[in-house]
Amino acid sequence: VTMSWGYKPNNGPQKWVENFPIADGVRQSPIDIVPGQASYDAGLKPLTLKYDPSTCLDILNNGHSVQVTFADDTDSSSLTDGPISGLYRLKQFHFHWGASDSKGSEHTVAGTKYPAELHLVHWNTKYTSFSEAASKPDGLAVVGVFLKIGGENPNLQKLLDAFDTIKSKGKQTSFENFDPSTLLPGCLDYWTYDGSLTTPPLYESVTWIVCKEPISTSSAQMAKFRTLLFSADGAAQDCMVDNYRPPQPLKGRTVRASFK
Ligand SMILES: NS(=O)(=O)c1c(F)c(F)c(S(=O)(=O)CCO)c(N[C@H](c2ccccc2)[C@@H](O)c2ccccc2)c1F
Ligand SMILES: [Zn+2]
Repeated sequence: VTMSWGYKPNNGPQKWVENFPIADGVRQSPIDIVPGQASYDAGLKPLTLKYDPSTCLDILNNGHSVQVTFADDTDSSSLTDGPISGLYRLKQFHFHWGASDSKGSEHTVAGTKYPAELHLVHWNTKYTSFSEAASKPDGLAVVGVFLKIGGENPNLQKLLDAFDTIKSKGKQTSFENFDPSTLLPGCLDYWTYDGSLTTPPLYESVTWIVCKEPISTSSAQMAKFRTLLFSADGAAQDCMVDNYRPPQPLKGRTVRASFK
């Protein structure tokens, strides 16, 4: 039986190239961001993120991460400005995290790993749909936010409270009126570079926008992420942890900073 991709030694990031050769491409993600090597670009605009909580639809354990999906049939939840031109619509957000607080983020900052990373996935409305945009070089824009261990995050807690009903792969439940801007840091300074999806199909279609400032989470809240399962109901319980791809070669790319 063919294994689908995952994060284990036999189907994880080191093996993805076998079915997805783009894994060795020229603009793969994530990367290690080295602040001292990023170039400040005064032409970069501040991010404009306008999210409408009424577009929030549901929360799903998709067997790789926990994702919250949004209605994207209008411009109600959008990303404009920043490094991009035009308007990108929010489609979903999800997380990556580790088996312990010492790892879990996909991007690293001068080698530092955070315990988790939030990704808000947006698609370019110059294309007719998410799936058309997903494989275009300017098709997607993902805003990344690091989570660091600090005080308990009450906004994150709203998500965690839904986890018991979506413990195993394929479980989904309605999740309404959640405002993703409550998960953004106060300061929206960012690094940006041209990259890819960090999971198969690994399309090189993402403008990455990684916030410099992390948001807080508590160790107890991180433990809640680790109660989710990669496995479906009835299968051997396989904890959903370490669902992150390690940093990939920069291959000559420039990382720009929106701040000095
Ligand atoms: N880090 S990342 O932002 O690159 C990333 C992930 F790391 C990631 F785990 C996911 S996922 O949906 O949770 C499982 C993989 O499909 C997606 N989900 C993608 C997606 C699906 C539906 C709507 C928006 C985003 C991904 O599944 C995808 C993208 C493009 C074409 C097919 C699938 C994703 F975009
Ligand atoms: Zn992601």
